[in-house]
Amino acid sequence: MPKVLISDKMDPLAAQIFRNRGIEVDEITGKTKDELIAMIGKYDGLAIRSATKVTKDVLAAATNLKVVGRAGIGVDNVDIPAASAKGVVVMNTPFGNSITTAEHAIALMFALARDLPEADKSTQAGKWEKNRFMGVEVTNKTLGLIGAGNIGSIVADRAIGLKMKVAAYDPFLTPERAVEMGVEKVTLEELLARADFITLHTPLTDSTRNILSKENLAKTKKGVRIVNCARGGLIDEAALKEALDSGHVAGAALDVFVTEPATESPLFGTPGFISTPHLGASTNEAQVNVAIQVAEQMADFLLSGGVTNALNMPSLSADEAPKLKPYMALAEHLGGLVGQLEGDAIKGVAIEVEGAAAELNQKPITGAVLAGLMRVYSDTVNMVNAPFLAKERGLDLREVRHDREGDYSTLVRVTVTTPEGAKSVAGTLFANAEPRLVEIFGVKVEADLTGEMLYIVNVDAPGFIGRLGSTLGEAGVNIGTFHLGRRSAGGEAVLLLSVDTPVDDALKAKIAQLPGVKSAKALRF
Ligand SMILES: NC(=O)c1ccc[n+]([C@@H]2O[C@H](COP(=O)([O-])OP(=O)(O)OC[C@H]3O[C@@H](n4cnc5c(N)ncnc54)[C@H](O)[C@@H]3O)[C@@H](O)[C@H]2O)c1
Ligand SMILES: O=C(O)CC[C@@H](O)C(=O)O
Repeated sequence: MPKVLISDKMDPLAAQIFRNRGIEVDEITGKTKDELIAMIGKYDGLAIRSATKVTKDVLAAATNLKVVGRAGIGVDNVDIPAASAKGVVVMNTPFGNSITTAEHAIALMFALARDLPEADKSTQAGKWEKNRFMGVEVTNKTLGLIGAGNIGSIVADRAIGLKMKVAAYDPFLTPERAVEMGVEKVTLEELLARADFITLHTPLTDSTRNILSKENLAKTKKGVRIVNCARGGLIDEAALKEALDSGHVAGAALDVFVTEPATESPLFGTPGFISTPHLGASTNEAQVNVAIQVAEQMADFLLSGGVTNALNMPSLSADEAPKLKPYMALAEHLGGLVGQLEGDAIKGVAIEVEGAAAELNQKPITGAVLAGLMRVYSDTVNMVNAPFLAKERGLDLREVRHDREGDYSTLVRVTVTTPEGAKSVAGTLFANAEPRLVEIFGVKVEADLTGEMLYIVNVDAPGFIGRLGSTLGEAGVNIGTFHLGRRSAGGEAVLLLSVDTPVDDALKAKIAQLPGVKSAKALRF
């Protein structure tokens, strides 16, 4: 039974879903890094929010970990390259808290427009300072939206409902989508110059870090009000403090900070400054959504291999997973076969699907071929880390889908490029379920790739099979299955044998010396 650790505070529905689906679950929150390292080894899944930091060290200790599920959007607390290298899938729940966070941005915008926190404080202090607080309307004002993805587009929709004009800066926003959203697509310079309010909705990346830098803050309209409910680090906090002090920026509301928890900041106490402790996603509705989504996604993956919202591998729905499972086994075998036969000589891989295979999601098939191929180099390779390892080795990758049906109703072909030219192996499924090799380097052969095997290329001649059988028999190696193919009578033949015990180097050398043998190789599947 898989075991999951929930290491951050999460709606109880998450634990309930894991249990209902037959997954053992521990809810242990507030642990230090060392405590997490000490306990993580026994878990197959780790469900987190933003407090748990899934670092390289934590991953190194996570010997059984298969999936990290983030109940939320941002995954900057997860070392994704390290997780990928280790073959751990990282998933998030990209839509569960979007409305809630967009609403928080709008709430902060209104709070800034009418100075609500200060007005509240003053009123509750018995001051009744009616003349001190003079706000601004948002109607007809321009909202500059930096980042027009899930949350940005909801903020735009709400702002349009408030009769605001929305100007959006997002290099990935298409003109068509901008029209659909009812926003004006602008450059960052235009946005800075025109916006009365600016809200930020991008992830923190090299291109967005300090997007509101000192220089860019200086380009904003005097009296601008700024809201950041996305990530700390998008705004230069020191520069923002100066701009608030000088009055150039009339107000700023931060839900997120460069350092969190933000228990101290030069911004605290600055007139016009409002803050919340990373509350963007904190509503009952959002927390129920993300808890349900993360638990269902992780359970699907641990129980059936379904992959949803993974950041480091292609999606595979729980419906698709059973259909693709035998193909992935076939693909992994074909990858393993070429990997073991050609190894370092492989410079590129082409993966072709035809017939019924061409109607399926090809990405998992490709991932499985690469996993089989790269396993030659490491036992810990799986579909998550294989594409990264293949890229690291500089392998060229090509995926081809043929609509035609050939000799087989379904076929997967793997062709590797080597200094000796292109070499290809192909396989099909019998009864839609059983993987079979049907071609190896141009020779038709029908074989089940399983367990310990021996691959021999020899000159087709009478008496060879008897001699080979005796050699194996004398060494105490029992033959399980025997598959034969040849280019032509008397020409080159290939033999694929499954054997009950591994063939050691000495025996392999003996076989290689049998008359007519061109090469002999031990394989393992
Ligand atoms: N405060 C919170 O509690 C809270 C809650 C949820 C999400 N978030 C954060 O909000 C942010 C947005 O989330 P989302 O779901 O809308 O993400 P998203 O991926 O749907 O949208 C991000 C948008 O940013 C755009 N973008 C990327 N680089 C850009 C650049 N250099 N300049 C301008 N735009 C750029 C992308 O094209 C994309 O449209 C994320 O950082 C997320 O972690 C915070
Ligand atoms: O879990 C939270 O409270 C914050 C989530 C938010 O930052 C996110 O990126 O989804």
